Amino acid sequence: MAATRSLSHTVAVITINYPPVNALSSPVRHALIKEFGEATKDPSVKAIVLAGANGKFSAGADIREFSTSALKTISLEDMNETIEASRKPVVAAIEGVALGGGLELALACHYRVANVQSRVGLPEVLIGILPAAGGTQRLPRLIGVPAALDVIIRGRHVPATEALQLGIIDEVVQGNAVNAAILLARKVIGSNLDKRRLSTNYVPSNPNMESFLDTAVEKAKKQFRGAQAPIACIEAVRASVQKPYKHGIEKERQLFTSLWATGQPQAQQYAFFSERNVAKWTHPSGGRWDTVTPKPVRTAAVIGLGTMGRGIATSLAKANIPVIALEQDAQQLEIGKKAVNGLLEREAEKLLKQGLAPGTVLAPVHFTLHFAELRDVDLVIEAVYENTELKKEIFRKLKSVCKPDAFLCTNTSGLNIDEIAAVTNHPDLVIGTHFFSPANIMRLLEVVRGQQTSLTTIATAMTLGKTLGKVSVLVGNCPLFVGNRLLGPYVDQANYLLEEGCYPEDVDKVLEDFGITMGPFRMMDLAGLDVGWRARTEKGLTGNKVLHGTPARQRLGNRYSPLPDMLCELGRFGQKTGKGWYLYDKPGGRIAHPDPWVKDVLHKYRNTHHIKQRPASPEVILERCVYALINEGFRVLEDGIASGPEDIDVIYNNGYGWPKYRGGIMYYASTVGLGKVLDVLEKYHKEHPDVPSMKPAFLLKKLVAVGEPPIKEWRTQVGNLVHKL
Ligand SMILES: CCCCCCCC(=O)CC(=O)SCCNC(=O)CCNC(=O)[C@H](O)C(C)(C)COP(=O)(O)OP(=O)(O)OC[C@H]1O[C@@H](n2cnc3c(N)ncnc32)[C@H](O)[C@@H]1OP(=O)(O)O
Ligand SMILES: NC(=O)C1=CN([C@@H]2O[C@H](COP(=O)(O)OP(=O)(O)OC[C@H]3O[C@@H](n4cnc5c(N)ncnc54)[C@H](O)[C@@H]3O)[C@@H](O)[C@H]2O)C=CC1
Repeated sequence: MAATRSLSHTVAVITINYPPVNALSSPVRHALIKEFGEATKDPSVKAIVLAGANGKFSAGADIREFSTSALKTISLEDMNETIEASRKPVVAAIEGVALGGGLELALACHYRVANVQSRVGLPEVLIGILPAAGGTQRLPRLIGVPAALDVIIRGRHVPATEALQLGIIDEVVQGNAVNAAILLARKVIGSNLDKRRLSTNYVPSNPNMESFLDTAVEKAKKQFRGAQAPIACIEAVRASVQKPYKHGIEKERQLFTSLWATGQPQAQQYAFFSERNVAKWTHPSGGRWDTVTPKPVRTAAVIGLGTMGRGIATSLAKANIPVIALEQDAQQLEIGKKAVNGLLEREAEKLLKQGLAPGTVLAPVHFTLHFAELRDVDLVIEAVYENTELKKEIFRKLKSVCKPDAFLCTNTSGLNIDEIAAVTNHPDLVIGTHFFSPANIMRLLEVVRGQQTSLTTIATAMTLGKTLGKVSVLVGNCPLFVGNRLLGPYVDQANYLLEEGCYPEDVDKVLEDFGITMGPFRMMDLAGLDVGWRARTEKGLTGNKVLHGTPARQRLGNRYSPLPDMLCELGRFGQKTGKGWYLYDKPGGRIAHPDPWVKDVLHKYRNTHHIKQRPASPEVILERCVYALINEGFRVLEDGIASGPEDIDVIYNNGYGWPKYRGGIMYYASTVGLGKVLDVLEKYHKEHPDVPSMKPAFLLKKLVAVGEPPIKEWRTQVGNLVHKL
């Protein structure tokens, strides 16, 4: 049964039972209405408690139903109205989560009791829709417009203690919320429920309300560039002000329908399920997430407490895993220690605000200079400078001090995992764990399997990622792995566009208007231009190793842009030096100003190389940069480095600021049409045969040839096609 009913003296307890998250699917709605109807009719029942089985109230509407006709059966809001109208008091007993439709259901109840560990929220905006079961109408009636907007637009999960302060929850308990709800239900039997029926209240206005909402719209347009759902949320809340509930509900429904027509909800829901799918990893050998048992990670070590190591150590401590943090000398250790302790203090403050004791949640970090102290840890994450020789030296030391079954991870952003693993006795226990900066905040983790990495090691690293609250994607070992590898052809196109007549701000604007958080030039300035320059110097693409007589704009017969090297030779490394593709107020400054110097250099460069200035249209800028990404994405699939388009999309959405409302780069390709992507790439490649990255990928051509199947079928198609390669 999707919902069950039991009796506790005069209180009926109706429990939603629909694993894994008690989503309010059609069977649940039917069962709830049935049980609720019987409880209201039963004269021995004086009050009702609504609860969720297995410690979860409900994660909301069943998202998988949105594109089916099941949604059209009993609507969530109709169900909520029936519950709210009950003459017997109804108390929601919230444990775990009450999200989206789950919270909307709880708001239709007359009282809400929550366990201290639970979270409530209206996260619909994160899947491209708005809370359309009365959430945009009941919440402002309960806590006022500003607080309701803050919860709805950010889609955040509000901890129970904060929800109590906001007035969303009536009572927070340390123990069992169902028992507490039964107690409260008994107390309120026979009380007047008029004021507890939120839909009958009015949202008061004030003279500033309209301008407050207008400002919220303007802010949301800037903050969520291109995303429609946040704007729709504000408009729905606007419809709650000084208007009868029915008016607001009508508007809520209309806005839902218009949003659905934009295609953004479908893209965001694809992104949502892709994040869950990537956890279900498979290995070319046939190993799978559900057949391999991970080993527990009870203690861990982090080597190197620079930009990445300090975030990784904090992440581990936050997940209650005790950490030993090692640095190369006393000075670096002190700097690292200060940084980690600072980050942990901030975490402790957050926990205290949530009414939780930091000591019970945050594990200790022990700082050391001695490798010998790593002898008992279950897992080590190395995060020293990006240098293969240095990393090998560290792994040799680990081989001699760590216990033989310790997992050894490297945070390299693109070096060869196999080469590092080869210096150990157990290459099967070596794996790449590529965190993103700042590692305690960014959700993405690329888990990089080497040739010899064992399935247990993969399972352990993937599970560790989940424990750390990351979305982990298993990828193969190739230079730069997936995310950074895709950046190459994208950045090349951006550079070529400058050679041909664009300026950094033109290119960035087009990509930022498209929704990418940061255009390629602002991104490079932030990351530091010297990083790529050093890598190109090592590869002999620039600097002394370049053979005499090599044309400035060619390497190994292919097109090459020396523009970024020219900037680096002048010490323009980006934000850190106050100058790069843009000008900043000071070294470390963040506000990018277009730089007349760069314009001048570009003019001279074009003259020197006799390049005819042809500024590209926004459409061409977008196509060249984004299709370069897509094409490389197909190559990554072809090479078996990522196992499906979802994997690439999850990486780009979570690590590279791709707008989630466009689903991901591969999803975007499917919406543009693979045929169109192929045509554009073919045309470009014909004009520029010296840019091999734009030569259409074999898989792209094959998918077009087999009739452009929908993206959910690509994984199988890719498998079949790769076998035939
Ligand atoms: C006129 C039009 C009327 C339209 C009415 C619209 C009314 C609305 O207002 C619409 C809504 O409620 S939309 C849903 C809002 N709720 C959410 O966005 C919560 C989504 N879930 C989560 O955040 C996490 O799963 C959660 C925090 C809950 C749990 O996280 P975990 O990390 O523990 O577990 P996951 O791996 O994320 O999830 C476990 C399995 O559950 C599936 N799932 C989660 N939420 C779902 C949901 N709401 N619907 C359907 N399936 C859902 C999830 O996919 C996963 O299953 P598998 O993929 O099979 O592993
Ligand atoms: N900075 C970033 O955004 C990202 C960096 N990475 C990778 O993470 C690794 C670390 O990068 P960052 O943290 O940026 O470097 P960083 O330069 O900020 O920090 C490196 C730290 O390693 C320490 N170290 C060097 N040799 C050591 C040794 N022998 N023993 C112990 N500690 C030693 C240094 O003292 C320094 O504190 C690199 O492999 C990098 O490619 C990966 C993802 C993103």
